[in-house]
Amino acid sequence: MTANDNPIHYNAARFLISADKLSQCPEDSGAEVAFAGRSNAGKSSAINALTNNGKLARTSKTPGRTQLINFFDLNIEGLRLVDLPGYGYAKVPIAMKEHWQKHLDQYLQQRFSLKGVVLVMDIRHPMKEFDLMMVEWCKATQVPLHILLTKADKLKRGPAQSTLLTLRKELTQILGDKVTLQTFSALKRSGIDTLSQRLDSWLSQGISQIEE
Ligand SMILES: Nc1nc2c(ncn2[C@@H]2O[C@H](COP(=O)(O)OP(=O)(O)OP(=O)(O)O)[C@@H](O)[C@H]2O)c(=O)[nH]1
Ligand SMILES: [Mg+2]
Repeated sequence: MTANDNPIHYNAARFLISADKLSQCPEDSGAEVAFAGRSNAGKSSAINALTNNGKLARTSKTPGRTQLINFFDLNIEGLRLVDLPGYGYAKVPIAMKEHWQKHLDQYLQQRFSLKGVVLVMDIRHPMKEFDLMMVEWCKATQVPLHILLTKADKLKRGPAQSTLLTLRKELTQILGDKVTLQTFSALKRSGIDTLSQRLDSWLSQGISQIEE
C-alpha cells in the first residue's frame, strides 16, 4: 500500500474521551493501538508527532501529566489511538498509583479491540522494570508489540543505532518476530513513517471487521 492510498489518516485524529476506569472507555469494538511507557518517556509527544498535531495529547516537562486513559478517534469509524497514563512516577501518591495500576491492568487484560501496544522508551534509559513487565505481558497475551526508542535526538547516530541493535537481539530472544523496534524523535520528527506503517498493519484489522 503506498502512502497515497492509505485510508487511515493520522492527522485527522480528534480527542474522543478520557477514561478513569474500564467502564468509561468507548465501546470495545473496532481496533485501537495503545501507547504505553514510563512517565515522561514521550508517549504524548509521539502521538502528537504521528498526528502532526502539537495540541492533541497534553505533554509536559512534569512527569505524570497523563493521568487518564485518553482516546483519540481517527478518520475511519472504530479506529482509535490510546494514550495511557505514564507508569512509575515516584512522586504520585500511593493511592493514585494503585488506582492507575489496577485500571491500566484491567484495560490491558480485557480490551478486545486492543490490536497492538507501542511501548515508548527514552533511548537513553531503555528496559526499566515497567518496560520488562510490558514485554512479558505482551508475550503472555500475544498482543503484538512495537518499541519506540524515542528522544533519539539526544544521542549521536552511532550510539542510537547500537542501542537499537542490542535491544533488538534481547527482545527477539523473548518475543521472536512478534516484536519490532525503531528509533524515533518527536522533536526532529524522525521515524514517523516507520511508526505509521506498523500502526496501519494493526488498525487495518479493524477496517475489515467493520466492513464485514
Ligand atoms: N528532546 C526530545 N524531547 C522529547 C521528545 N519527546 C518528548 N520529549 C520531552 O519529554 C518530556 C515528556 O514528554 P511527554 O510526551 O509529555 O511524555 P509522556 O510519556 O506522555 O509523559 P506522562 O504523560 O507524564 O506519562 C517533555 O518535556 C517533552 O518535550 C523527543 O523526541 N526529543
Ligand atoms: Mg503523556
